[in-house]
Amino acid sequence: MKSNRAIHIIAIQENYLEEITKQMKDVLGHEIMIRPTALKELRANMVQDDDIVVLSHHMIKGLVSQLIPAECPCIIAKRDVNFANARELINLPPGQKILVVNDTKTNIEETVASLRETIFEHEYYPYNPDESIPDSIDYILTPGELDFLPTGLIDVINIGSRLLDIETFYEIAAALGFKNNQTQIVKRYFKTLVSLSPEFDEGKGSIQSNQIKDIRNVASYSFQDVIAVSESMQKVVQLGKEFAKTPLPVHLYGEDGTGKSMLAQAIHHHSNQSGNPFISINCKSKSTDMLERELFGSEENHMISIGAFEIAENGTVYLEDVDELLIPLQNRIFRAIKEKKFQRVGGTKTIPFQARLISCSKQGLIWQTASGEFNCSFYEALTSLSLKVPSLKDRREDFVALIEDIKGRLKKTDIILNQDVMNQLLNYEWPGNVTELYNTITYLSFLGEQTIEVELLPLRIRIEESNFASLPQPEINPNEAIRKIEAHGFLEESVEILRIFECGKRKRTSYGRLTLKKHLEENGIKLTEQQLRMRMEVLQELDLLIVRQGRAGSTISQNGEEFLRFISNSILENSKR
Ligand SMILES: Nc1ncnc2c1ncn2[C@@H]1O[C@H](COP(=O)(O)OP(=O)(O)OP(=O)(O)O)[C@@H](O)[C@H]1O
Repeated sequence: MKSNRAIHIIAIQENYLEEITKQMKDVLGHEIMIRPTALKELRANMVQDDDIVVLSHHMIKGLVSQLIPAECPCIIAKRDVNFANARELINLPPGQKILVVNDTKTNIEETVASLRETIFEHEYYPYNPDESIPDSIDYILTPGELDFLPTGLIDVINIGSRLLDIETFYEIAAALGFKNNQTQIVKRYFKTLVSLSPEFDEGKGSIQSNQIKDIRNVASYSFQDVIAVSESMQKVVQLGKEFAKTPLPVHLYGEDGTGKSMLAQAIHHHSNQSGNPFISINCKSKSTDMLERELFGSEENHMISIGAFEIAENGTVYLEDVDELLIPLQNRIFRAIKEKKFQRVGGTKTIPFQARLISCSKQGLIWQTASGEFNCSFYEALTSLSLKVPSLKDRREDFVALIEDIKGRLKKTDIILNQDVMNQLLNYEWPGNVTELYNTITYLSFLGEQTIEVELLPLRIRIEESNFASLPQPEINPNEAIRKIEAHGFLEESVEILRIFECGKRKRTSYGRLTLKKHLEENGIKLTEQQLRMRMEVLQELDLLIVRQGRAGSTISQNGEEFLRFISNSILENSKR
């Protein structure tokens, strides 16, 4: 018999709410009332003390905590691939190279991790719309996110939306005190996997043919895509168009995320060779041997591998972070440019060098040339046409148009950033330039709120450097610490870790990793052992945490306490303005 208790499912996106409610009703609906509520509809007193709350994402825990009784068990829903849909994938011969496409970076990573764990016979590659697609991909796979697919010749396997995973149901069963009917829950769970599988055409399975052109080796951006409201960016676009008309090498330099790769593609697109391939090769963190093979190809043990210069033919080879190339490879590329020919590694056949080179670096190459790290003649050859791409903080006129462009790309044009938010964004320094802006808008759109208020902005943006001078300064430079933690992408989690340790210190307790993990999970932050260790190592390096092995447990340092105080004060200051 049903009791009056209820499971409240709270989610931001209504279509997701609908999907998980259906699954929850199929598994538990005859045991207990299931009440779906969109976050924006949630009011105080809707949830009773002995109800259970299931949240679609840990990020909304802070937003709902005022509206639900503190005693209520709060479970964070986790999603997994619906393996009942994966027949086509399982039936493929082992060793297929599969590009995984989903709506957000985190969802792509989660999907890849789950596939690698379960259907381990294939190789999976996470899709990044800003990077060229690895060679020899056999299929593209997506869990129902067809809007995000790149176009290409490759077949698409659609395995339908991801559903709640079995662990979420175990957690709910435990919270409800169901001890004896777990097998029944498992059986019903598997039934839902099948009943919630989309129907595909008979015989055709879930593999669908993708559209027209080969996505590998194609420049995706043209000058039309480049936002340039500021005078400095307009100049860059104007020069870029001029350069595109010549066959000469172009060197682009500017900070990370300023749009160098986008401009390289636009130049190729605008050139007479736009019908030929555009191939991007990153020169960073690769051995000379490996890069040489990537660029020139190889002929070894009767195996021929074609390199970028050969595949590009009359097209463009874009050398990213060219300043990382060591002298022997610089010399070899320079010789190929000069002689207009080269040979594959281990090969004897002479191959014509026809490709146009576009290269990029962060600071231009003149310093490396002066210090002897860069071959002067190669430098001259690469930089005959050279273009500085300005940092975002130096062209704030582009801001509004860039934000609109990003919202459009994310299909989130209805999100409103209020004036205070815009002011905060405009005042921020943007060390990661447009990439950082892109990531920030993606994060904000993911919150599911239509109007973004200042409190929702990531901490690093809310804490303004101009406030720093007026606040008591901790021994460590907080700005520096924030940047360093943020560079790893886990500032909010680190602050939460420090807060837990600070709480522990007040109770004169130190915590080991397991207890910390438990407390974090209670706050909706689920981390693997490895992730937790990494965050603690970074906090230790910055002297914010004293990490001890074994039973002694770890504690927050005095610097850590000051750092937390500083963050709270900064947020307070900002909220007063
Ligand atoms: N002017 C612009 N208009 C529209 N989008 C832009 C512009 N500049 C950069 N972007 C977008 O910002 C992101 C980063 O750009 P891109 O990868 O070209 O930068 P980058 O300088 O090559 O970065 P990195 O050196 O880190 O590889 C991309 O998503 C790109 O589309």
